Amino acid sequence: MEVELETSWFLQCLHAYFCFFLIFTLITILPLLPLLFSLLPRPKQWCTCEICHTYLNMSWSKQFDNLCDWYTHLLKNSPGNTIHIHVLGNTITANPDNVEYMLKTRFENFPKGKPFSLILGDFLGRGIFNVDGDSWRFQKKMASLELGKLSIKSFAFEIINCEIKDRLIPLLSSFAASQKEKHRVLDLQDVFRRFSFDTICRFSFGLDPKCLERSLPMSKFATAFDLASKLSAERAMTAFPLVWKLKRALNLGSEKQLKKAIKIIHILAKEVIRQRRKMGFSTHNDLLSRFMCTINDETYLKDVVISFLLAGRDTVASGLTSLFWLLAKHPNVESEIRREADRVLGNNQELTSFGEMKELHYLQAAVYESMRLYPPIQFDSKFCVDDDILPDGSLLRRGTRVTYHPYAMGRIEEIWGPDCLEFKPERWLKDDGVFSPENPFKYPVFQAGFRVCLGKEIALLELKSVALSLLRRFQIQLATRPHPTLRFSPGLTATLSGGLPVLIREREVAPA
Ligand code: HEM
Repeated sequence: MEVELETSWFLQCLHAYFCFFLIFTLITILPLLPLLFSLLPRPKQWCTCEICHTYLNMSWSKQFDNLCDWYTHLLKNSPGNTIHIHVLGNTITANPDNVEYMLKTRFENFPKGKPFSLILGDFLGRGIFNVDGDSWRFQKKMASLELGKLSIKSFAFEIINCEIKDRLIPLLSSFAASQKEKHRVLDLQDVFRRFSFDTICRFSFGLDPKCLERSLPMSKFATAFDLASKLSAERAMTAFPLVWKLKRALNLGSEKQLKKAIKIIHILAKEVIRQRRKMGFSTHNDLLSRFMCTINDETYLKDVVISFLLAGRDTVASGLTSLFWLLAKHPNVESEIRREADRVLGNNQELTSFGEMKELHYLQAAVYESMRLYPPIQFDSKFCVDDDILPDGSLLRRGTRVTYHPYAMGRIEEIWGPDCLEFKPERWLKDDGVFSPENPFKYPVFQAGFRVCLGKEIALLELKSVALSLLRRFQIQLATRPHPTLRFSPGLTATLSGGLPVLIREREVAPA
């Protein structure tokens, strides 16, 4: 009893003390509020022009589904297809001459730069995506040496095939076999994200997270990865960078979440390396084992692991998701892909060789065309080191962020002609039906110039193999009435908000 009384007396004192403290703090702080407001971080350049005003109060969202659609509208209607968002200190361009100038002609004047590496530094460390200069040159040399080898391409082909045959097709078949209609609805985006996560982990580290196994939940690693990617992208979009820096210093809100997600990723990435070391790496084919023969620094290896996951996971899933959305809306293209496959591969449903895939020109054209309209990386930014002038006459002050915008570029008539908004794989084919690539600065979906994507061939192989295997076996229909355009959620890679719900049926006349 005595103890209870003492405790309640103590709690009352504590309560009184806190009330006093709160009132005292409020009384002291109130007169200082105007001063505190004046110290709040402001955008780099305080600007009231119509574009900046529309950006800051987000009124663009009344007319456009996505920020990238608003930018496209502005870029289409501006001279030289270049705009300036002053409050972000960002010049955005959809002009191929400007893109070539940034990515090739004056490459040294347009690195990723310190502001970018600060934004993504916690997540990506010193990985290839986040560095310039010697560190980038070293990683690029190593990665391109390995990724250029025929042996690694065959290894990738083997993994992709295996994942399709042993997991993807059985999963879709089991959905198709469900009797009730509602059981046949599947979120294809989620399936592709699991597929590409398994594939890139097996390819890069020789380890299998089995995300596509129906009974298993998405791995902790993948979930933390999604969150870190989303929150890091939000850092890049803010007009008030000081806010996230303060939140990070005080470990508050989204920055606290980001820190937690990154911690999980780092622990798991180090575990991947530890396991690889334990299993022995000198005789293995995966990318990490190849890197481990040359690099001994644990943190560096961890950054390599994370960068390759980012490179190969969401991009491929995003490319597949928009391809299947477009195909569902264009049955004529789908039929043409099947006809070509029957002609080139006959009745054989198995993907037999890397070489055979190269003969499927229409399929390649469909994949390119879908990423022209829906590039997995919708925009990409660099920083201008010294004052410069872009070929269209835009003046750049040192320190300006310069962004090229593949999403907008795919919608510009001057680049692709009056039918630019149509999904037409034929635009990529010569008269004899052979695929003909375009100038990469008109189509910087894989970037272009010195920092062009190193996994391009592997990514195309993955996209084509999945498309071919699924289209020949299944009929895939959108489960909801298609909205005329896609809606994206914020992130480093284009992701559909709401996923891609589809209905799956086995095709009636499956080839023997
Ligand atoms: C459809 C799929 C893909 C697309 C659209 C794509 C696109 C891109 C883009 C736009 C960049 C430049 C990014 C930047 O400036 O930081 C890039 C860089 C890179 N990509 Fe990909 N990528 C894809 C798949 C892959 C895959 C599967 C791999 C690995 C197996 C990969 C490896 C890389 C690497 C290592 C770089 C860094 C190149 C450098 O900085 O020198 N990518 N990719």
